[in-house]
Amino acid sequence: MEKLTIVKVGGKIVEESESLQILLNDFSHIQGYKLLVHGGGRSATRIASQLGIESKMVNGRRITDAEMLKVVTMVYGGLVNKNIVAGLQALSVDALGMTGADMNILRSEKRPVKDVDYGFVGDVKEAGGEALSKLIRAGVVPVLAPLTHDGKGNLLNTNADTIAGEAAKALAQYFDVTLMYCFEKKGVLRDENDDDSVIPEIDETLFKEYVADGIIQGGMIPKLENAFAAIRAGVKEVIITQATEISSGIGTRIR
Ligand SMILES: Nc1ncnc2c1ncn2[C@@H]1O[C@H](COP(=O)(O)OP(=O)(O)O)[C@@H](O)[C@H]1O
Ligand SMILES: CC(=O)N[C@@H](CCC(=O)OP(=O)(O)O)C(=O)O
Repeated sequence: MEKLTIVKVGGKIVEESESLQILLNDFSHIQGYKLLVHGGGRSATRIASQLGIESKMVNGRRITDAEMLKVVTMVYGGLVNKNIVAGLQALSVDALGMTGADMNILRSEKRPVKDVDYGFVGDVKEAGGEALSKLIRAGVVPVLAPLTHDGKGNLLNTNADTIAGEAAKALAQYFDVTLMYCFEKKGVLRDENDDDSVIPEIDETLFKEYVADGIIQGGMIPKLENAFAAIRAGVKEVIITQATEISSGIGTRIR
């Protein structure tokens, strides 16, 4: 099978134009088929606050009421997505910005209310691997925003790490997929404040130990859960790395 590289870029990197430009430039140099997934949680928090709307996160997920859904739709589907598309087009990458509603790529269900009411947050139920694979083979580079739809006309907010994991799983039938989660640190660290403490390889047993010890916490937990789910579903390789290292492949590998 042919190789497909999926890069997910989040928070701090997309918020700062300089780091985003470096990432887009490195991404443009990836050979072969590729797809980019972006987050933008920090941009949504900033713009919501400018509009007088407070952000609330629980277990790494945004509580998304009707007003916040409008903000994330504008920020992820508009501002962040289209800036990335324009940046990639300037680098001669034929990018196409999409939400999960476009071509029915990612259909989700509103997360049921249990202990927490997350509001308009969607859990992915179906991913359109075939439609995406056709676009990719036609030479298009999809740029996915962290928005899904429920098939009944409603957009839902979905964590970008999950979008990347679900897209990777759906595309694993069609390509040898490498999934790279890029962020501001060099990988999964033994000590969050020491960039030289990168854990080169991690499996689920080690992951559970590190979570129990408090070494892995916060946003890194859902990121790794998505990474293990992707490997179990046939994704060839998952790497967690610094945004500046996508060409070197240095970082933490998932086993
Ligand atoms: N062991 C760890 N190694 C690296 N980062 C960790 C670790 N444990 C927790 N983190 C935190 O996880 C964050 C990454 O998750 P998140 O903010 O969701 O990513 P993103 O930047 O992709 O949106 C890092 O900024 C860091 O603060
Ligand atoms: C439901 C949920 O939490 N959605 C995320 C989507 C954006 C995201 O994941 O952005 P990063 O990758 O930059 O963190 C949010 O609104 O923050």
